[in-house]
Amino acid sequence: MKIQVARLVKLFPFHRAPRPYQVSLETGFLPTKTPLDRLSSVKHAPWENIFDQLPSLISASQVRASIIALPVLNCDELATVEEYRRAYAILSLLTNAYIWNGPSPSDYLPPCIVVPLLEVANVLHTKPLVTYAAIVLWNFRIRFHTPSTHNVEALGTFTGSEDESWFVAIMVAIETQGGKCIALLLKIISAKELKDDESLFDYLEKLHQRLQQIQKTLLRLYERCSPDVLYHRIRPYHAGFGGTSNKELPKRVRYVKDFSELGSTPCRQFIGGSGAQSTLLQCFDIILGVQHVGLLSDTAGTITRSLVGKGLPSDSNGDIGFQSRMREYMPGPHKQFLKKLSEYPSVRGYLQTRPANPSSTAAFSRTIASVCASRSAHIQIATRYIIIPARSEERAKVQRNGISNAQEKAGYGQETIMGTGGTSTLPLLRRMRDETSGVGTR
Ligand code: HEM
Ligand SMILES: N[C@@H](CC(=O)c1ccccc1NC=O)C(=O)O
Repeated sequence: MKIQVARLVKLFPFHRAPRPYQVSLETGFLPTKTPLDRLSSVKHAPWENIFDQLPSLISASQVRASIIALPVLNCDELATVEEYRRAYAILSLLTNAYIWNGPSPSDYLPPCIVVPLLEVANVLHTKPLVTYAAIVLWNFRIRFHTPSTHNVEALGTFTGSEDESWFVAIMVAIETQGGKCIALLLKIISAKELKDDESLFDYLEKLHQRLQQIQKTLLRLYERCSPDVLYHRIRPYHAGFGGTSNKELPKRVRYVKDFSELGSTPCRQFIGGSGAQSTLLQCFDIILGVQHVGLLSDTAGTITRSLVGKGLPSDSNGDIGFQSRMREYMPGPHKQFLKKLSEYPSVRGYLQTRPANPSSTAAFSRTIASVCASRSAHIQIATRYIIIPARSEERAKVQRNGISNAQEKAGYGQETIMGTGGTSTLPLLRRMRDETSGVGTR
């Protein structure tokens, strides 16, 4: 028996985006219409103009001087969710550019950014700086009609490089392929509810094939995105602020709404943009029943652990886990979608209630193996794009400056290389991979 779409829609009434989860059975977490490439109101033209010039302003170290000259504009003329998303993509990239473009990072943001940014982030229920949604979900265009990887390009970038556009195109391609899995995930839920094991195995097999495709797409990043460009020119602008992602960060940033209140403006801390903020990839863990022990590191590289329960935002100690923390940076409706998904028993949980059966074990194990293989591919990527360039940067510094006794004593070269999401990178990624490989049905 095949599950009908009408039944899925009853379970999750979201086939017509945007209500209520802004998830589509065709495009997944990507919007159903390609993102707006311009705000139509004349009033917001100054934002668009600066955004157009962002790469050249960055190269000339002119970002702050140009932004500070902007008028303080509100969002009154933004009428649709698409316009809010466009405004968010612009203002969040300008935010990270303002903070990081200069001889030293800025510890405040001016009112012309803060006033509208807080408003759009609030409407979209996300954070007021660069997130995965700003860089990927709401920041691409399709050049020609056929939506293949080579046809997708970024709308806004920090560098204007083909490497950065390709970085975005690869993630859009993954979201597109993954988007086609959403119906499959819902069919899996439905098959479990109907105790229709035959269909369940069939859907698991299809999911396995799609995950293999996603893994291949991930590795295509190498084709047009150079590790040097990503590490040295793009990545610094993905960083957050607040002490977890990089030692050179300002510890906090003041979001100044009015310069006359500068002294009393509270300081804010956020992690940077990360693929870990993709809703899609958390869906697979939830549906299958893969659980992670979150690992977050502080600047000193100390690893703190926190348990992430079955989609719960925090463990019994109120300690927030890695995936829960990343959810805070997703668009509000997508967060709600994950919450809803985790209300259903996972495939693993379901199979545990069924009589042991070699075909169910095989179907489940194959799917788990493909999630695990994607995580291994991602570890290769993180090694090539972060770990190797970071180590050669360290070596070059030592060659230039020598190494002092104090540095040697402090274990120079042994530091944890931090991810923009504030993690210890390789330990976290390996652990999440190993936690996946260990999942069985019994
Ligand atoms: C050059 C490309 C990439 C690099 C250097 C990279 C690096 C990282 C790092 C360092 C983390 C740890 C969390 C953090 O501190 O941010 C992470 C996590 C993660 N990244 Fe990436 N990433 C890249 C591309 C991607 C892509 C294309 C995707 C898929 C859309 C992705 C999905 C994830 C996910 C889901 C996590 C959470 C860990 C997990 O579920 O296993 N990343 N990434
Ligand atoms: N965590 C990565 C950055 C990263 O993965 C990322 C940053 C912004 C937008 C998307 C990202 N990742 C891939 O999906 C890093 O530490 O460089």
